[in-house]
Amino acid sequence: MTALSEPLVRRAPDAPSAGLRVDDLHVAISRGHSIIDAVTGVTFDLERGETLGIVGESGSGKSLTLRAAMGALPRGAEISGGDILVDGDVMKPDQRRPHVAMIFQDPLGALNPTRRVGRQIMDAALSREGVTKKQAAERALQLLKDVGISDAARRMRMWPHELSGGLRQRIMIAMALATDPEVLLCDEPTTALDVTVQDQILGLLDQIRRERNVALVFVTHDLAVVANLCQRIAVMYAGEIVEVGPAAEVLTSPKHPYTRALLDASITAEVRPFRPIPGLPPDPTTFTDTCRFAARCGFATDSCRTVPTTLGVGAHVSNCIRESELALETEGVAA
Ligand SMILES: Nc1ncnc2c1ncn2[C@@H]1O[C@H](COP(=O)(O)OP(=O)(O)OP(=O)(O)O)[C@@H](O)[C@H]1O
Repeated sequence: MTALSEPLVRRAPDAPSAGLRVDDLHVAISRGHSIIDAVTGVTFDLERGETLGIVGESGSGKSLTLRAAMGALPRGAEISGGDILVDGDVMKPDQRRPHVAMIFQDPLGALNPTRRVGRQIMDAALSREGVTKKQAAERALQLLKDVGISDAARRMRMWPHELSGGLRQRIMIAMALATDPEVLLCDEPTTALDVTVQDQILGLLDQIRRERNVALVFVTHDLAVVANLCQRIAVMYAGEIVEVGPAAEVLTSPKHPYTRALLDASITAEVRPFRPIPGLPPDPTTFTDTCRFAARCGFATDSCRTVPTTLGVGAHVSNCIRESELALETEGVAA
């Protein structure tokens, strides 16, 4: 793997390090005539050089969280509470985030079909202040090489539909890099790709994190991906974070029954037998301030249906009110 080229615009050495903080985020969606909170009270922050994985079943609010952080919520969704802070500054909901870029699951939908891919990377480079057209063109060519695209000069002139899914995702990564981001938000960027290409893209993202000291947020429902890529994991269920902690700890000593269930339901689980999670996640219209997983949880007691939950503060925490009893049960099983 060759090293990435230098960024076009270097930040001043004394510039404050970019950081992203999502603070008590609520995202509301409109359904017919009603407005419902689909994301409730999500909080996390990120350090440079770190990868945070956000995992959870479909519909748990991962994409809305990430899009809210980017200022790119879809039509029908809006921030209804909480703050997004970049470099300590509170962002307006649709304000362009400095030093933050995002890549999506569907690069074809995210690319402009009427513009050659080289032009689109140039446009991204030109969005940086003080960059000339000539510099942007050279940068686009270099970035195509950086992201592992051979025959870069020819591919610069191609249209998005002429490229494979893997190449399109590399183009998206090149566009993100053209803005010299310090935080890169990745919304299931490899889900649509075959396994070999997926590994290559994950390797490239990890290289970007290491060599550029970029903070990565990686949204996925694939636990194998987070196990290999992330230092920290936040587990989302029904619009909220139910557990967050160092990846190795969350994966080996989960504190929330939902995380356990996700692990058991993972086809990559080596030790545990594969056990799909029974039932379905609740719809946002039925969200409560008590445990939202209780209806599907084998450990739930009456208290779980009456006592409100809160996510603790600390390196590895969950919002399960039976966390300590669960730990004792686990030790009992292990003994
Ligand atoms: N534009 C929208 N309009 C209305 N409802 C939406 C919109 N986007 C998402 N939702 C709803 O908000 C909830 C959270 O969706 P979100 O896409 O964030 O989940 P997710 O965890 O990213 O799921 P997936 O893994 O399938 O992408 C779901 O109930 C979904 O149906």
